[in-house]
Amino acid sequence: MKEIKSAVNPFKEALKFLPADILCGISGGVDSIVLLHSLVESGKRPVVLHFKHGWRKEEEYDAKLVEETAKELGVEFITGKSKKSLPQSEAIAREDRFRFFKTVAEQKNCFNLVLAHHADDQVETFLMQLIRGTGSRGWGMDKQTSFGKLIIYRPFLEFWKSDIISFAQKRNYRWVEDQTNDNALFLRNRIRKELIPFLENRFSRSIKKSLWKFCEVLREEKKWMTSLVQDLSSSHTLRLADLESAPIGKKRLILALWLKKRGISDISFDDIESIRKLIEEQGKKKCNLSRKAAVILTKGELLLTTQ
Ligand SMILES: Nc1ncnc2c1ncn2[C@@H]1O[C@H](COP(=O)(O)OP(=O)(O)OP(=O)(O)O)[C@@H](O)[C@H]1O
Repeated sequence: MKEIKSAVNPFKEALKFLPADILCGISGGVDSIVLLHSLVESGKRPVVLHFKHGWRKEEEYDAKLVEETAKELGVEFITGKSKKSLPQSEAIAREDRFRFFKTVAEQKNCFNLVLAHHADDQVETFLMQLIRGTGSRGWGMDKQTSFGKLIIYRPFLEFWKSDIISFAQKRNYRWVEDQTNDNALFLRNRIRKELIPFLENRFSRSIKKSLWKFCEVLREEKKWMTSLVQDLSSSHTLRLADLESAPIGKKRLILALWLKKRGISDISFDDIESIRKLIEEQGKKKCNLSRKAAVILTKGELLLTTQ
């Protein structure tokens, strides 16, 4: 975790490792505005991508501010717009945005994208995953991930939002406040505005730091464990011999990874447990999954069928 003490740009160091050719997603919010200034300050020439979701009346203003900032900094600006006009869920909005990012990446033949997710986003994502029961799928976000051909960088994950804001204030940067950040319909906003303050007031002032560290440890351990079972889960069918003597945690991980490689991601805990039962009891030959798919037990192997 980076502690920020001086007015010297503290973010430059974290941006050193980014490739020279890079796209950056800039909403106009304080985080991505600081990211944009810092990228340019560290000698990069990012292409600025801004997406209008079409559900807030202030969007034209946001787009104008991002465009003006890009112009002041002498970098290219590209904007896209959603075809939907009704308020969407956060997930649908993100899908639209990423479609736009991917289209521009293809056009520019540049597949590096940097986003301004920070430590508070990380803690909120972690709590969202806990609340939704997505289990160990991610334990927060990675500093670098692949999304198809796109490589996504998140160099701000080690910085707190409060530090980003105070830096932006010292530098007199212009940014926009997203009013939807207050909308209690979104789970993330309720976590930020209600759950985290409650935990801080009732339990520990440093709860965010503890959660950040906890999810950092879990995520890296999960990556390491996953690398250990990569080979076992790669083939079309899964050999029972590789599963039967394995501890429960390893079985679950192999099954989840195997299904993910066969196109079934975000498999539920209950589905994994049904497959485990199928293997252990070996009375039944088939178990239906909740995703229009089934796992069949056949001649010492598991086979996935989709309907
Ligand atoms: N409309 C958008 N256009 C381009 N990039 C975006 C847009 N919205 C978000 N991003 C990128 O995705 C990251 C995460 O999105 P999120 O919704 O958490 O950000 P935000 O709070 O709206 O904006 P900011 O992080 O700039 O304050 C942002 O930091 C930014 O890099």
